[in-house]
Order: sequence, then C-alpha cells, then structure tokens
Amino acid sequence: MKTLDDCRVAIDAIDTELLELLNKRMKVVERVGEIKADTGGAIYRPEREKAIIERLTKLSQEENGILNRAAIEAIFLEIFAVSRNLELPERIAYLGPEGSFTHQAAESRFGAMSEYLSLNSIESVFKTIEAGRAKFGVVPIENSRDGIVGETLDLLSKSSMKIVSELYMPIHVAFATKAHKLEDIKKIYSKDKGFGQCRDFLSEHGFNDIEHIPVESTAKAAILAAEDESAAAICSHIAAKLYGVPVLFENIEDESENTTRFIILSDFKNGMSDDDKTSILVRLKDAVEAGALVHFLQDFDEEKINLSKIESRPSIDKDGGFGYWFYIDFYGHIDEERIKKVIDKHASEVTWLGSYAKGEN
Ligand SMILES: O=C(O)C(=O)C[C@]1(C(=O)O)C=C[C@@H](O)C=C1
Repeated sequence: MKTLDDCRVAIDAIDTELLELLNKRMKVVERVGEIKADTGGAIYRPEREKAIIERLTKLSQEENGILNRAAIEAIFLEIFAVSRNLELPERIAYLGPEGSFTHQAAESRFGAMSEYLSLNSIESVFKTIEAGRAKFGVVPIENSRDGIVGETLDLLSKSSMKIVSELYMPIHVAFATKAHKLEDIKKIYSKDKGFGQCRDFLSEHGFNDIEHIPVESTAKAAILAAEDESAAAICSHIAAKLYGVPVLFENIEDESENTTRFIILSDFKNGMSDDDKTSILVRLKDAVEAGALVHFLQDFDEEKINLSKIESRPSIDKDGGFGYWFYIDFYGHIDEERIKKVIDKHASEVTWLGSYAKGEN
C-alpha cells in the first residue's frame, strides 16, 4: 500500500505533467489570440467554454472519473480566465463594493487573474463598459424570491451593450453586527433586495420595528455596520468577513433555494451553441389594444419557440402617455431561422438584447 510520501511523489509527477500540458494549451491559446487580433474576433466565447465543459463532463462520466460537472467547471473556468487574459488582458466592471454578491459572481466567471473594477451603481457599470473602460460588466437581473431588478431592465432598454452570458448563483445572507446585544441594534443596513429576501427572519426576531436603511449594495451595508456598533448588516458572509463585522446569524434568507441570476454585458455577439437563450425587449405599437401581446406571442408559439420569462415594465411615451414594454427571454439563438422569422416580422417593435449559452440553474 502507498505511503503518504509515495502519494506525494506520485502527485508531484502528475503535477509536472499537468503543468507541461497547461503550458502546451496556453501556446495554442496564444495563437488563438493572434488569430482573433487579426480578425477582430471576440475573446470571450461563453458558448465554446460551455461546450468544452459539457464534452469533458460526458467524458468523465463515461470513464467513471471522480470529477463531476461542478468540479470540472471550477477547474476549467479558471483555465479559461487565464487563457482569455493571455489573449487580451480583461477588465471587468461589477456592481460593488468589493465583497458584493455581484463581485462573487464576477470572480466565479472571470477568475483570479482578471482586473476588476468595483462601481457603486448598476448605471455606472453600464456607463463604464459603454465608454470602453472595461470589456465586461456584471450586474444582477433577477432573484428567485424578490423578482426582477428593474434598474437593470431599464438600463438594458437604453443601452447598446448586449447580454453575452448569464449565471445563476445561490445567495446566502448573514446577519452581522458589532453590537454586543441584540437590543443594542438600532438600525439595519442592506440592499433593498436584501431586506426582501429575509422578511421571515426580520419579523421572527422583532427587527421590523427598528430602522431599515437601504443602501446601494449588501457589501456597502457591511462597511456601514463596521463603523457603527448600533447597526447591523444583512450581507454576504464574505463581505462581513472582509469588513470585520462578526456574523451573528448565517443563512437568514427565507428561501433556502434563494438564487440570483446575473448577466454579463459586453459589446459583441455570441456564436450559436446547442442550448441558447435570447433576451429581447418589446414595445408593442398597439399595446393598448386588447390582444396585441397575445398576437405577438402566438407568432412565437407557431414557431415552437419556448419562453422562459416575460416581464412587463411601465414606460412614459413621447406624448406623456403611460405605456408598457415587455422583457422576454426565450430558448434559442437570434441567428436561428425560425427565430429570425418572428423577430423580423416585428422588427420595429423588438430590441434584441443578446443571445447567450443558457446558464445552469
Ligand atoms: O476557442 C476560443 O475562442 C478561445 O479563445 C480559447 C478558449 C479556451 O481557453 O479554450 C478561451 C477563451 C474563450 O472564451 C473560449 C475558449
């Protein structure tokens, strides 16, 4: 039987092989970078990354390997991040501050080697990538309990930036404070969505009667709670740790399956994968007429295009009238014939927001 030393010798030998192979892979990636520089091709190809992870997961299953999809994804997303940085250093703007859930989402996709830019509003993220100061922007778009992030939808409706990827991340929130006793807590900071996600906890602990102060992000809440012993924050465990606020209660969210969907914004169009989603905005000309939306959706139905989300947003039209537009997610890629047919038919009413490989939920 192998001793610990034997195992370590074996691991060292395997690591040497891995390093050689990784360097060999990066040589090929360098060439890919040159080709893309010549042709102006997009560096980040989420659909290709997804296909690689899927192929390797299948291979691992067939060979009864120990690595499952999550493990393969964890390893390869870091490899892709290194590759992309080799092709072109990446800068990622996200809704900060440091330690926010969006920061975690950004890091999970872009890895440790990328340069991150923390911004204090969703609007600043849009502006920063529009101005070319960062290649990618990461913002939340919806939460399983609390619904859509209206600000993101409204900004998408005005921006030329496209959704190039989506990712779902389980959200666990903590209650952190420097107060020595619960009675000493006079105010609670969080993002508005943060309060919404733990209503049961707040009422069970009698925290509904003290002041709730919404701030730009849960990480900002942790920063404020770090400065004031009569305050608490509803924030991520990571933010509490980062800003030195002791965690009193863990996982206080009402729904244990609490998940947030994040989108990655940039300025290019993805190629097709075999499992895509597309997001559009629809301003129906006759929205006030009964049936306008039904007729629009019937065209999707006829082409067997399945919707995964429809959300209406109020808007004020040019004449000051109150109208609606709709945000719609459906399965498929904008370049598919059946989808092109429907979108072309409604070209004057539809804004395409992006087609991207469907995220794992
Ligand atoms: O295939 C590409 O287009 C690459 O740039 C290579 C690579 C990879 O490391 O495999 C890196 C970045 C892309 O997002 C996808 C894949």
